Amino acid sequence: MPLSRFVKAKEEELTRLRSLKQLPAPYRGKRPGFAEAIRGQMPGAIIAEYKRASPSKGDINLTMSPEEVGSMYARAGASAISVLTEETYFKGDLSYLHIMAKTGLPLLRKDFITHPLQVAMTASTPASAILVIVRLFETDAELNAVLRECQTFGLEPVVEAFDAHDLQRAQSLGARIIQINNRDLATLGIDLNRSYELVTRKQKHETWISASGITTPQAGQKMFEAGFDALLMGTALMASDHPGRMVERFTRNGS
Ligand SMILES: O=C(O)c1ccccc1NCC(=O)[C@H](O)[C@H](O)COP(=O)(O)O
Repeated sequence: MPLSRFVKAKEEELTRLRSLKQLPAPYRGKRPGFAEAIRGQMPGAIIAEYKRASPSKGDINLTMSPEEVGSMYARAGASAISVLTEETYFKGDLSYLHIMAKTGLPLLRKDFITHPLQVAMTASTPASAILVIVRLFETDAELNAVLRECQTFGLEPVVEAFDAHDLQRAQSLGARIIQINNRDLATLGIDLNRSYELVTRKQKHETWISASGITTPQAGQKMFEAGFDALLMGTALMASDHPGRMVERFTRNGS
């Protein structure tokens, strides 16, 4: 499944955003600090994801509402919530950000962002952070335009890398929150070694997240020992009988 398929799925949304005379006004409420929340529980922070479906697993959990899962994650001690808003492949929705803001936890908007207009649209929601996948940008100028727009709106970019080249691009543009994705977005295969290999390049001032394919507290512990500050998990939580109890297995609430 080539990465371009995800970008194509966003074309309609971008066309709609381009046609708007005016974008919705920026959200006026407080955006809790995303990196700050991770630092408060570092190392050992858990970013719990609201993930209803995915290209690799199909439907994961369509029955539990964002309200229900959000309050479970908050009670279980998650540092932040990742919210998939992509509609075609993940059955997500932008409105979930508004619903999950009631938890008081910082929210990460997870989608395929390639244009500053999508950042401006995200700013109309209570999201604190936004996923920026380096590989979706052909040039550093385009990537930088999106990062600058994040700064304009006070959104924290979580810059995602898959290899040393992505990472070098992210670091040279001053990314402070770096996410290593263990899932190959083309083959959908998982390789946790990618995180272990790349974390050796972590700089002191950076906050690092290992995302995807983490299913056991033992695997999570190994990531923290390797130098990661936070883990981002979705499927293992949402596919379990009780996503909150599953988070507790990874947080201090479970010990
Ligand atoms: O989850 C997928 O199948 C997927 C496929 C292609 C592009 C992105 C994908 N997932 C987005 C994510 O970032 C994950 O939901 C997140 O890292 C959590 O992963 P997991 O714990 O393995 O559900």
